[in-house]
Amino acid sequence: MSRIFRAVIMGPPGSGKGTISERIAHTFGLQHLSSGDFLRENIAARTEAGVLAKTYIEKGLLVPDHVMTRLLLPRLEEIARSSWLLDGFPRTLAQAQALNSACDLDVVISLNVPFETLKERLTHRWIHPASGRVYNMIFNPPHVKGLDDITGEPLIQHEDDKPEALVARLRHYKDVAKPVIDFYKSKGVLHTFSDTDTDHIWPHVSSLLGSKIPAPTPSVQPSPPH
Ligand SMILES: Nc1nc2c(ncn2[C@@H]2O[C@H](COP(=O)(O)OP(=O)(O)O)[C@@H](O)[C@H]2O)c(=O)[nH]1
Ligand SMILES: Nc1ncnc2c1ncn2[C@@H]1O[C@H](COP(=O)(O)OP(=O)(O)O)[C@@H](O)[C@H]1O
Repeated sequence: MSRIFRAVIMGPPGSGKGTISERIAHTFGLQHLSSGDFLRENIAARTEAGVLAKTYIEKGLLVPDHVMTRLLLPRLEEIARSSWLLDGFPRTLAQAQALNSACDLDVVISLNVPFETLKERLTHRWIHPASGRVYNMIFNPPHVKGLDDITGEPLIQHEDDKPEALVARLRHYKDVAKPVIDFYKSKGVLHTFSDTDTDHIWPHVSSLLGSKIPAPTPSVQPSPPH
């Protein structure tokens, strides 16, 4: 049996974590767990954690650490036998320390994208809530304006991508991310990628992971990114 591979992808809101994670999941067959998607599922299902999380997300604030770790760590236990990629967690030093007590990471990918680029991208981001598919009205628009390509259902904009919540979110991210980045740097697992374009970052991420991830078993055929 091949070795389990564990990776985290970090970066400010809009830095392309979701987009790159999807490519990684397709290319390398890792399970992709997005904290934002997981929170939205909990909000939709009106779980106790979901109801609580909603009040913070709407204000552009981070969900408290104890809520996040209590949600995410059991989920990681459930998928402990697969290789995975965590997207959006950990976001604070306390979360990174909690994760560190649960498992060792092979790679941490940090996306470094300029502030103006982030603002521009997020105000054009629309999603299909049922599947979590992400569109950008400029970078990757849907075939039909306002509708999901696969289901034809309407796309929506996240409350937290609207301008009021956005600036607070970006500012907050910077403050809390620095100690997390330093933590992973000191552990020797941090790889930082700086650019304004996901398509420029992706080949470097792909080649890094290609050099570290054991070849997939024949039953898991990688498909090309889209
Ligand atoms: N213009 C442009 N938009 C991008 C690029 N990469 C991703 N996006 C879009 O920017 C938005 C944020 O990307 P996403 O992957 O959701 O970022 P996350 O918040 O870090 O998970 C989405 O609408 C993406 O489709 C890029 O290189 N250029
Ligand atoms: N690890 C986390 N810790 C605290 N809050 C989180 C975490 N992950 C997600 N959130 C909350 O959920 C919101 C949406 O997360 P996400 O979909 O990852 O969007 P983005 O990357 O655009 O911020 C965040 O703005 C934050 O309020």
